[in-house]
Amino acid sequence: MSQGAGAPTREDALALDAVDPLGGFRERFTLPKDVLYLDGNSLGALPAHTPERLRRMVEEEWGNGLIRSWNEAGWYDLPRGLGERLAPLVGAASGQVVVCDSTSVNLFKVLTAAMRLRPGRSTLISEVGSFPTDLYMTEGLVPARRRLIGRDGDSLADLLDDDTAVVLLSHVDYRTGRLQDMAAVTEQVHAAGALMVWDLCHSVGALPIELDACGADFAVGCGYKYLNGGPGAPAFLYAAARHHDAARQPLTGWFGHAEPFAMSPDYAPATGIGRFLTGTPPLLSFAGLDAALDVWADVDLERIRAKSLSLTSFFLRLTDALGLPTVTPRTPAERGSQISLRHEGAYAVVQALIARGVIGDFRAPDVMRFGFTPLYVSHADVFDAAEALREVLASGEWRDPRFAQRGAVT
Ligand SMILES: Cc1ncc(COP(=O)(O)O)c(C=O)c1O
Ligand SMILES: Nc1c(O)cccc1C(=O)C[C@H](N)C(=O)O
Repeated sequence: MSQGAGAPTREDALALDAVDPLGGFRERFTLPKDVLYLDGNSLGALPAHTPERLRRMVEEEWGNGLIRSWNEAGWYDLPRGLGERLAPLVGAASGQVVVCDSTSVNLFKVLTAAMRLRPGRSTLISEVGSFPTDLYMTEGLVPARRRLIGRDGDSLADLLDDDTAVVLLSHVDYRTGRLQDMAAVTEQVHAAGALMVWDLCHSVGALPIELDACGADFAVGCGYKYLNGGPGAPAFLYAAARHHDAARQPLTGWFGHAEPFAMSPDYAPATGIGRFLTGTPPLLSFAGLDAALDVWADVDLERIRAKSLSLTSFFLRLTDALGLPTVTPRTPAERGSQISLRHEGAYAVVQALIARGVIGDFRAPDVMRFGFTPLYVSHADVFDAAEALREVLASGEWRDPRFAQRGAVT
């Protein structure tokens, strides 16, 4: 034991892993032997059977099937079909989720649709600490009518009024890892007569989500983090069924048309969730998400949450001895599946860890972020990562000038 008196030992970690009901999922992923991967909240790991699914789409469906595969291999149905497979992960009944485009593009579609559903109101509320694309998209959409929690007021309650049309919040904050109470916030927003849009990028696949039960109006999320759909995997979009008939999204491409192959000069939206589609899906990346969802079909989300909290609590117990300020809420019910710690040399410390094969990430200005993906991270990994962090700090190796060099992607 090296983390300090009272801190858990590696034997404690192994004992927890020995009774981990999700332990068997690790072998369904291909991970490099010399890496401890704590960045699945930015890019998920490769499911072992994904290469074969990609090969099949490329060689058989595309190579042999050619244009016939739109029908014969089910390509045309993939946006709705993958939406149906993803729906249980976000607590959505059938017909309310589609897979398409990127999170940024889907945000634009659902935010515009939601604003149009509240014609007498003009304000959109979001949060100043949101992931930048959420800030940039809302700025682009309502430059003069946006209010930000943390800049224009201290809390949601301070900003909500009878001009609020829409509220956009992240379910789990990308930098701090704070988890919002989805049911309570959605109720608060509805009580003010506004609509609620959730960004689920950092919660989908990390914990159970109940969009229907919470009465959410719209949601978006990405496929490449905890879902493990692969780099640039398509995103998803949720629209509650009660809004489908009236919802008008702005990117009215032919894939959202009621009859795309009628080739009509006039746009008529498809019934149901299909009206949120825009153009031809990038099918090769759909194959990656399709394969990843095979794994999720076998997962109990309550177990994911229990293991996630066990991993993050274990990491906190180990890193408490380092005396670094913890950005992530210490109350388990208030955090997602990451722990963020603050350090003046956060960037260099993360680089020094990466040089040792412990991959976490840095978020400006001074946050080290460690993501714990219950499907393939063990308590022993957590122990080893915390030990590496302790050594990097104690030895001062992070001060080596080669760790100060910033890359384009951090
Ligand atoms: C909260 C949040 N929203 C959106 C995105 C990304 O959007 P896009 O996939 O369009 O780049 C991310 C991560 O990149 C994110 O963390
Ligand atoms: N989407 C990313 C990318 O294209 C390059 C590097 C990182 C990302 C990310 O997803 C960042 C991530 N959303 C975050 O929470 O920081």
